[in-house]
Amino acid sequence: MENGNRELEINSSGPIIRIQDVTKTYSADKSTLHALKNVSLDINKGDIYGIIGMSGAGKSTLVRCLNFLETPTSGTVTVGGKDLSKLSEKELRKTRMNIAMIFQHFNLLMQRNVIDNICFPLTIAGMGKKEARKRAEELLQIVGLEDKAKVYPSQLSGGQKQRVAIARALANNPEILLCDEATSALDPQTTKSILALLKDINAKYGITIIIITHEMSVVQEICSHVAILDNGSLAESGRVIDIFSSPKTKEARKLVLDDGEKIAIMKSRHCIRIVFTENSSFEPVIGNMILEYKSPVNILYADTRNINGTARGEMILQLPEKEETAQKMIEYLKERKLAVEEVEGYVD
Ligand SMILES: Nc1ncnc2c1ncn2[C@@H]1O[C@H](COP(=O)(O)OP(=O)(O)OP(=O)(O)O)[C@@H](O)[C@H]1O
Repeated sequence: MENGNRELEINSSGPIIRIQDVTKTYSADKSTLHALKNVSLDINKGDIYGIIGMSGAGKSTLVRCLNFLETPTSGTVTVGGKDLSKLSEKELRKTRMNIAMIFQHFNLLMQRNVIDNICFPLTIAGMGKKEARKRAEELLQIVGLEDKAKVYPSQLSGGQKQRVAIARALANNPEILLCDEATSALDPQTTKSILALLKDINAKYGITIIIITHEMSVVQEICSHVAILDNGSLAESGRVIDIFSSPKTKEARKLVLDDGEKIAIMKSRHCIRIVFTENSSFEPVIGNMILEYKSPVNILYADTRNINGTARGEMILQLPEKEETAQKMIEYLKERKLAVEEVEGYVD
């Protein structure tokens, strides 16, 4: 993909986005609502960064603060080394062109066909009609919709509409793509194909992608990093693999273990969750442990999850009632470099 947006290119050796101590409050009647409370986050170039949290956690507010559609009440947002609060309107517009967005409901122009939807941001940016059309055709190829140029959005499926929205978002060669619940209106199969397309775009063009979602499965499928927002505060952030293997906060545990069945069975005593971070199998370790301590364990849950393309095993065990044996077993598993986490506390 040719870079037609070179003068907007972000040059910085630090993180592409730095959010420092950002607070956003809204005043309504006599009360003040804290939508974001002292949130700090670094996003590096090329990351696929998930921002996850329950409804009302502050995800959309954070995203709007990222491109200054909302001005933070306090704190700073730096994009490519530039403090957004210090930019003139013109400079801010330029920076915003480098941060494209896609949405849950696609936001396509319904009276224009697919190719005209994609040409729209190009002609707005001053590109000639012929050149814009050529570029739009190139973008349609990238998203796999070469044959839909003349079709109107109403004739497309949800997944196809999101592909058009992605093509339009990429038109001016942004370095950052914000996806606000971009797969929330799609079925699981279509979600997978859109996430695969985003991953491909990230790998091929080095575009930094920020994904706002309430679904851990989306984060697991595609993100390299994740930030967990809870009630306006940052509960935890880091590599997806680390947070999945060893969630430290109650909010992270809730998202990682978010499964009614699992939560119900975890009400039993002496339950542990173990995660295999190597390409090995559970069975020999568990079998040998049972032989060593001559005491059976219950396997309450076992699964393999795909974390960002790598298979990770997860198992929930109920250990023997006898405290001493249970503790010895936990030590045994830890010595074998398994991530072990007691899950009893979580349901209390
Ligand atoms: N313009 C506004 N005026 C007043 N309150 C607002 C405004 N925008 C957001 N809020 C409040 O800020 C809090 C965070 O909202 P936000 O939309 O950022 O959450 P969210 O995590 O994106 O939720 P959802 O997943 O439901 O979209 C909510 O309590 C919301 O009601």
